[in-house]
Amino acid sequence: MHPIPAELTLETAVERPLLAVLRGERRDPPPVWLMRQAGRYLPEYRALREEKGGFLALCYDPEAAAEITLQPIRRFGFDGAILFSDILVIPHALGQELWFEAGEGPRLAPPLLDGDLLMLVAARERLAPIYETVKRVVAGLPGETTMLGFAGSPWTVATYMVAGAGSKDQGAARRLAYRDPGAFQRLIDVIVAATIDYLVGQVDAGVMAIQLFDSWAGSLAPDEFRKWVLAPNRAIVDAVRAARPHAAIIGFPKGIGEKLSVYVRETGVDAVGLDETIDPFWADGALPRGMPVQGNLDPLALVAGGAALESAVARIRAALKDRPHIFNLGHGIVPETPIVHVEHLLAMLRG
Ligand SMILES: Cc1c2[nH]c(c1CCC(=O)O)Cc1[nH]c(c(CCC(=O)O)c1C)Cc1[nH]c(c(CCC(=O)O)c1C)Cc1[nH]c(c(C)c1CCC(=O)O)C2
Repeated sequence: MHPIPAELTLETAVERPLLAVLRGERRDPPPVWLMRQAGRYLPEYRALREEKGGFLALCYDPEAAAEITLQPIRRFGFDGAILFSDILVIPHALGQELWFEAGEGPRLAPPLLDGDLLMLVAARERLAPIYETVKRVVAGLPGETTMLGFAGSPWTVATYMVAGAGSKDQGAARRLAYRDPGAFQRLIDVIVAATIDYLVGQVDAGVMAIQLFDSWAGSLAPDEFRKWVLAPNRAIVDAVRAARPHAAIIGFPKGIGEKLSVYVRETGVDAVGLDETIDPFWADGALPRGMPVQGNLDPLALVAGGAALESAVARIRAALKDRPHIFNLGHGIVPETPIVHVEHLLAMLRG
């Protein structure tokens, strides 16, 4: 674990269970938050999105984004509040245009199919409203709640920048990385630098811990995984930790299976998020003793509810009972999740 200023130590250990777990303490019941906890399963989110004219408009409206970040805290009392924003604000701040097609997902233009960075004109000022959102959330946050910031990991962000959209197999980015590794490395380096700045900015605005989302970390062959997942995440962890040592860093590399061990060792993250395909009993045996682990309820078990939900929760808690554990889903909550199932989950955890 890393040194933290004395004034923060006291505050975090006493008042914020999620931060305490990130520092290596065990808490029972485990602190809990859910990926995508502010979102379409909440009627109050859908109402505000309607009123403000869409998802991206919300991300850049500090008053609305702060309100949306706080909605699930008020409703459920989660231990962590995650900044309402998106990983694709980094490509936007690097000069790509960004919009969301209804029912389809993100679009970025121009696509960087040949890695041509000359097409980009940096637009870092696009990030300013996001720091303002963080400040507003922190001002309105209960004393026991941890403020979480985040960014996408460079590989995952690059897959969208290169293709100009989401894709099934991340083929466009994978092809570019093989065909022109120099150009692809330059793109990754640009994303790494922007992400470090952005995360330091989030910490300075008040976030207490950071999650790095690497949703497509599982799509790479071994050598490519080292170059485009391990090395860039390591660079971000090292630089953010050197600049702002008190902010804990959670890595969330989705879909990498048993490569989690090497991910944890080589990136130096403080804690690791498990996706729902990882057996938590395996993770407990494979990951360093005492390392905080987050996860990993299948979002569809939360949709199902009932006995399926109860046995899945019990299994995860049993597996991780001897190490610092933050309860979460293995991926984002899905829009059709019944709110009563979230309430039931919290009742189960908190007794
Ligand atoms: C790949 C990726 C994106 N965004 C993100 C990832 C990585 C994690 C993952 O794999 O889910 C991460 C993300 N997206 C969002 C957050 C906010 C924090 C949180 O609630 O966890 C975070 C951390 C809000 C969002 N990001 C998005 C929404 C839905 C917007 C809406 O329709 O209201 C939200 C609440 C939209 C989005 N944003 C992105 C896509 C592909 C989509 C469309 C698909 C979808 O709608 O789920 C890019």
